[in-house]
Amino acid sequence: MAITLNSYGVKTPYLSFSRRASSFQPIWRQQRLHFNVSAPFVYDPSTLRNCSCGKLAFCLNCKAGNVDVLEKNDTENRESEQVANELTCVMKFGGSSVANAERMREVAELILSFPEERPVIVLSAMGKTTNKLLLAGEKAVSCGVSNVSDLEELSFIKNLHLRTADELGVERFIIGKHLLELEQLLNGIAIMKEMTPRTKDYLVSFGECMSTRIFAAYLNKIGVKARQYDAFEIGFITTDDFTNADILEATYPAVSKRLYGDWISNSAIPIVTGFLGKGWRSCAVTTLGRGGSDLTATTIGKALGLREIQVWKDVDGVLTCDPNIYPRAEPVPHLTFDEAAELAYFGAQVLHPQSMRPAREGDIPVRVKNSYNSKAPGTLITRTRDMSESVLTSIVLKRNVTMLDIASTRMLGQVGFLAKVFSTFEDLGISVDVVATSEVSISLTLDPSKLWSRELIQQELDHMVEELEKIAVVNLLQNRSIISLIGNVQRSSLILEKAFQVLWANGINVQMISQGASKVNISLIVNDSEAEQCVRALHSAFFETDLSQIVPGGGGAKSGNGSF
Ligand SMILES: Nc1ncnc2c1ncn2[C@@H]1O[C@H](COP(=O)(O)OP(=O)(O)O)[C@@H](O)[C@H]1O
Ligand SMILES: N[C@@H](CC(=O)OP(=O)(O)O)C(=O)O
Repeated sequence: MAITLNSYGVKTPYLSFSRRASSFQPIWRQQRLHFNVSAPFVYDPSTLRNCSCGKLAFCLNCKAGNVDVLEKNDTENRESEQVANELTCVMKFGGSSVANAERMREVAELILSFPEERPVIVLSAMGKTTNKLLLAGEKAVSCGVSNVSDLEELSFIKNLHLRTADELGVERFIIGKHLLELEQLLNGIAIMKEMTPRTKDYLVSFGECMSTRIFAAYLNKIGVKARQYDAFEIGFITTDDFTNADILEATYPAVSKRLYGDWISNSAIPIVTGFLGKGWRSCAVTTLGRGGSDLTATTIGKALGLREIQVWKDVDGVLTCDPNIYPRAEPVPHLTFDEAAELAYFGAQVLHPQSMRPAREGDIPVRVKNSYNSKAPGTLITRTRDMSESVLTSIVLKRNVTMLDIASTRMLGQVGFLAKVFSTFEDLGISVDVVATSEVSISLTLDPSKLWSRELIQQELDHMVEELEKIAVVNLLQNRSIISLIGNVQRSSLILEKAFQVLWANGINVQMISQGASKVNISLIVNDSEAEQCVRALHSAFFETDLSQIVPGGGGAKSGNGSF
């Protein structure tokens, strides 16, 4: 008996060939969108494995079910034909990659230099547009309506986008409506004399909406069929946490259905706005937190089950530390999702903190590349990697951290002390980064920006201390930094020994140390004022010294540049 997959109008998982897993994976969308070929697809059931939910070979409900085709029969040619036309990867270009007309041209060339790819493109706003929009909004709150049109930032944004359109030879009208609406919105802010988080998100959305329109128009002008999409119109459903919204599960099938549906009916490269979504209750435009286009890219990668997610930056990949702190930082060739997630969460600006989640869930490799130097191999991020040679991967610095020492007023054996402390943070909506604890005392650090965009204000800190003082003696320490050593858990003793030699030699006192459950990260807390010096010293010790020279338990390490 054979299973025929061309019963029109029935919702079934679409089978796409995944080179990565050598298997067919179901992607959810209407069958009629896909099976638009004259003859039916026929599979021999003996070659199919049931969905992991145990119900059907082609499970209509269980998104997790993979259907492995072990052997292909006479449908092979048709499958290959179908596969040959599939979207293959997502390519995300950040603000620095599309900062002006020249950069847009280069990005277009770069995309076309991969003729074997059929990519979905995700773009951020041009250059520093998001910062300028935010500044314009802040100024509009107090400048008065009559002065809005003279705002320096508004003129900058208008000039940049109109000039780019002109230089690329695309019609100005494609962004005309947006520029007009942007000025109206700033007038509205000036009238109201306030900018709510919801308004802020709407305001910054103009950046991505305009960059994608210009770029799509340019591709069409040079004969490459492209279609612009606003993420909030194609199924990016988020929480209503304006300025830092989370992607909701419903996004994946919705985005897949829309992008694949359009692609099948008329193949044009999708150009999607990064960073933006639509709040599920408010239906208003939301943003995914600064740098959120990385998350847009990985979400699309997972939604479409693509082979690879590429994020194109202005550096040669993820580096051994922030190049602004230490210019001799070097690219890290390979990272795991866990390492990359820790690195991003603990402050490496290069990746959005949440962006690894969809990639890990979909097991889709992420490649971080340099759009200014496309020949550089970049960083490949995958589920696992060979750790046999690896000691320290990267050093990350998170500044402006608040630290709390909390000691119970009772003595040993007090039940529920930790629970009470953490429920206080939950009640106050404050998130905690690094924790070290004994039975009667806790040291912890607070996320410097409670909602990524908003600093904890003194009033909130005072209130928090007041609450905690009901059960403990509290010492609040500000202006601290977290230095995160992302490395190989198997070598944690070596990493610690080496790190403490460096810190000791530099006269730096570590105020707290913690190794999280993931164990890829050892966090050290030091004073803000000493942090950069620490990172530089650690970098030269770990990355410019032959670590094999270290005698276990001894002090045999040599400094690479004699800086300590
Ligand atoms: N560990 C790191 N590796 C690479 N870049 C880093 C690191 N830490 C900080 N950065 C900074 O991150 C920048 C790239 O991130 P971002 O500006 O968000 O890129 P884009 O806007 O192109 O997406 C680099 O220019 C670099 O200054
Ligand atoms: N434009 C947004 C979103 C983004 O992801 O930008 P970039 O890719 O340039 O970091 C921001 O500046 O935050």
